[in-house]
Amino acid sequence: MPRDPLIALVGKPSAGKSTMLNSLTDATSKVGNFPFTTIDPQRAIGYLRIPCACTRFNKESQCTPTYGSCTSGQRSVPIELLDVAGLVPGAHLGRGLGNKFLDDLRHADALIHVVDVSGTTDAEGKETRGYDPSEDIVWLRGEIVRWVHGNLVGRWGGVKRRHKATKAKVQDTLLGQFSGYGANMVIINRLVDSLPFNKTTPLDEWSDEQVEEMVERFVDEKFPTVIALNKVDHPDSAQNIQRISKRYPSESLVLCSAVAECFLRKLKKQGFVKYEEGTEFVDTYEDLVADGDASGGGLKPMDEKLKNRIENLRDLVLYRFGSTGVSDVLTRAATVLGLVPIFPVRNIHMLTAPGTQPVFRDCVLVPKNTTVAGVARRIMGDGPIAFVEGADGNRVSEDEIVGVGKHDVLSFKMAGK
Ligand SMILES: Nc1nc2c(ncn2[C@@H]2O[C@H](COP(=O)(O)OP(=O)(O)OP(=O)(O)O)[C@@H](O)[C@H]2O)c(=O)[nH]1
Repeated sequence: MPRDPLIALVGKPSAGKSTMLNSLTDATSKVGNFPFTTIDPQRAIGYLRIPCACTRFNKESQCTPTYGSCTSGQRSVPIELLDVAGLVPGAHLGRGLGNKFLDDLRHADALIHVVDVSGTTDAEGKETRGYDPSEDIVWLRGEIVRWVHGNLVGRWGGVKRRHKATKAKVQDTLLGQFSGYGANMVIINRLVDSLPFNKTTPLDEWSDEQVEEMVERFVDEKFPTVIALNKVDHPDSAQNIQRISKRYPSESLVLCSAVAECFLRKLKKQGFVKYEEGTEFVDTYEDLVADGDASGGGLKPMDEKLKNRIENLRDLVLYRFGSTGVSDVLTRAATVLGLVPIFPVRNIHMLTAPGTQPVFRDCVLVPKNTTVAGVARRIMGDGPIAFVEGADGNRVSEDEIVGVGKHDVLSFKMAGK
């Protein structure tokens, strides 16, 4: 049965992975400023913000998610996150428990590389000034490539002989080698299609360089990566952001301040601010009183120190970047994965009937190019389906590909029920 998507947070020690995880979830992963605070990989549930199907049916007031939440058509859908402890250069050789950390990555579908863009920690996570964080982007990908390559080269002689003797297809041979990383035929087909030498050179004659190139392309296919430039609140960050933006495509970069998001969430919980996650809007008691609400919206007044911290945070992060960027990190990861939210419903006709019954209890995230049959398997396993209805009440073919706004509200009728 297809499993739920898993997004891993990777990066060197002290880049801010645990802080990011805390700000994406309500988990209390231990946060520290010394290397290897995170010893065991930690799974947690984050919340991906998506536009909910309820707005299309004017059902915002009846939308009742079993998991996550929906506010005015903005739905937070649970998604599994994995905090992979600090990777350091040489990890593929076992440095800093590197092999163990890399092994944790096997099941990740996408990576969020948390980069300390302030340049105040070196490649090992030790405090410094003026470090060039773009180096981290290069070496971390290199570690993953060398880890996969190292696992493959020792076996490559045998793989080639078997491939030739059994007249196997390239796709089947590569799937055999990469299924341990959770690769499926879709990924392998994309990989093989992207290899410029595949059409001209049989696999058993690939040169060492070609095998290396194949591994690089596999890593890019299997681990699409979002680069989260963290600590944008730090004064040294601006010059580094500029430098990195020139070298990397803007789609892969997200600017963020995990510490700012954690701080705002804490103040919100303590009743000091009204804060809408993913936005620049933070209201304090004083703001609301100044706006004419004598009760200050029921918020607690702040002392001078706290007021100054909020002002700084507005100047350095919220007004400059539009938000803390943390929820954009997850949205971008879902985009590189091409995740499609699907809303399975029991009774399609309830959506059009007037009433007060709860709707859209469930939402599942499936990869792009999933068929209606694939969604059914994901939700109900291999049981036989009698037919599937779409939002308009008409039957939908099991071969149809689902997409946002297209066959994303479905009702499955099982055979014999
Ligand atoms: N200025 C600033 N500091 C941050 C930010 N995010 C994290 N930090 C600080 O960076 C330090 C390291 O943060 P962690 O979240 O523990 O880092 P980590 O990557 O999980 O580290 P390991 O567990 O060693 O792998 C802590 O002192 C955090 O407070 C940020 O957005 N801005």
